[in-house]
Amino acid sequence: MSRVQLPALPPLTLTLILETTAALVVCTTAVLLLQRLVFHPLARLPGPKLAAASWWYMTYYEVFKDGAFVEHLQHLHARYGPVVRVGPNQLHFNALNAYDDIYLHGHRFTKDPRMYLSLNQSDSSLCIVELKEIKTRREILGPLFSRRAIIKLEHVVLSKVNRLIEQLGHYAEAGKPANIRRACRSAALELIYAYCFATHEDFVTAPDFSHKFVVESEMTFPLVHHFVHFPWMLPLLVLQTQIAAWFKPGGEGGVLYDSYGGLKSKIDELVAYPDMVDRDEHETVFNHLLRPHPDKGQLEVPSTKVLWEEAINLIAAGSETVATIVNVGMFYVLNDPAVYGKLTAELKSAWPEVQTTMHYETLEKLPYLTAVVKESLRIGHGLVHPLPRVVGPTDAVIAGFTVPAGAVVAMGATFVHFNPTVFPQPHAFMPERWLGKDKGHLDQYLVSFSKGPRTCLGINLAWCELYLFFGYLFRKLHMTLHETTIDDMAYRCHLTPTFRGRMLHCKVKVRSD
Ligand code: HEM
Repeated sequence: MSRVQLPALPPLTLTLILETTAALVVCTTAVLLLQRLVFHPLARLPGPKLAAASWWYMTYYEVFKDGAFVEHLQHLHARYGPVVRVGPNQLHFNALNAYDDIYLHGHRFTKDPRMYLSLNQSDSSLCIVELKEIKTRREILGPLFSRRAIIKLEHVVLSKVNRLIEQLGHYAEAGKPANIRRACRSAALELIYAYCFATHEDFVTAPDFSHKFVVESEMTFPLVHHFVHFPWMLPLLVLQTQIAAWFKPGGEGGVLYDSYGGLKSKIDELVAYPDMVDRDEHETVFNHLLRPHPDKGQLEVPSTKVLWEEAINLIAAGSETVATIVNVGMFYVLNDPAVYGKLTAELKSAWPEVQTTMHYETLEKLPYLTAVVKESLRIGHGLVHPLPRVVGPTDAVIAGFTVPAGAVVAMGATFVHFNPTVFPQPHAFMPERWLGKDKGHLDQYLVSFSKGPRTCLGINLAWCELYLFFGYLFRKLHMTLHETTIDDMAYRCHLTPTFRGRMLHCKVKVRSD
């Protein structure tokens, strides 16, 4: 039998390796492009071909154009209509009924792992993707954030608001303008720490309300897009801060680790001595979490990792959002003498003796204050980035379009809040739009807390904080804007709005009557 002579293989040279690699890359890219542009279930939906072809389209606007994607979405909707394919597997909607279809009726949709798992907190209630897991967590934490529980713990909120007012009183005495944004964020942080651990943190007494933790943690919010598009970045940053803190505890760049590291020690201590929680001054998040809840599906005490991630999440979610809404609302009220006059007149008439204690349940019945809080939530949004959900387990109809299971869908709150049909002159701060018996239907379009099964867990606490912040600050203090203008209210759309201008500063006087 004659042997078949195989042709000799060419020698393995660098040129050959490069050529083969290039050919493989070109072929794979061609197949991928063909799949995304022609055979993908979203291929028939409108949108720029570049966005359909590659995630880099979104990365360009979100990372390299400093959060310009939300702005760009407006142009895309103007050109392509109510639904736009904004990524290889992602759609964005701009239709009022789409919001409810995604967040309210799509109660079996999950959060998009591409975004939420990149935040390095996969075990926190914000980032849990699995429906069963989040149901358990929300059933355990829910009772602590119920309206009843918040009213029972109103004194904790009040004590933090009063501490803030006392501090602002020192600025009044010194005739020095106060950084109101940082002041409110410091107070909101103290409050959420108290809620989680019953601890007394001291942020509001820092000079210029600029405690290192407040300043440094502010810097992480604008980085969210970087973390989503480059998932290796956050673990690297954590490592860097750990190393910085290791070499120089409390030094530059080490503070996040120091503060969050302090939280970790607190959690380690609670896990080691669970009876400690019974000695807390009031019920806390960790009273609830640190016990097994077999009836709710939590058979054991959660791991330290779960507890730590939940604590970091609650502290971040519960401070930045509240501070943003108070900051935006206070600016617009102070910038409009008519609004300021109506609000302070209503507060004075309902609360004639300024030294007495005013309760949340009374404040929330005041119509003009309520209109100011709602308008602040509308114009400040809270979270400005569209919150992505994965359609499933079956195909769904969103705003009349059939969307296949597995596709990622979203609609940003800005597209509801700035809809001119629902809110005429959407960019103007007009509390009056919420007043009147026929305005109740507008509440369904206030989506700052999102809707449905993943609506904000802290919504009742947030409402209570907002009423007490606005009510107490405007009743107890006379404030005027200091070198802050409407231009300073411009923001970039990261997950939360990032204000690049000067922070809200006010001159303050204490009211005696
Ligand atoms: C004005 C203040 C607030 C606004 C505008 C706000 C807004 C939101 C929004 C839009 C979401 C949905 C996020 C998503 O779908 O990914 C959310 C979730 C969440 N919020 Fe808030 N929030 C506020 C205050 C608070 C407070 C005070 C807390 C208390 C700790 C809190 C805790 C949470 C948690 C734990 C989640 C995750 C819930 C889940 O995914 O199931 N928030 N918030």
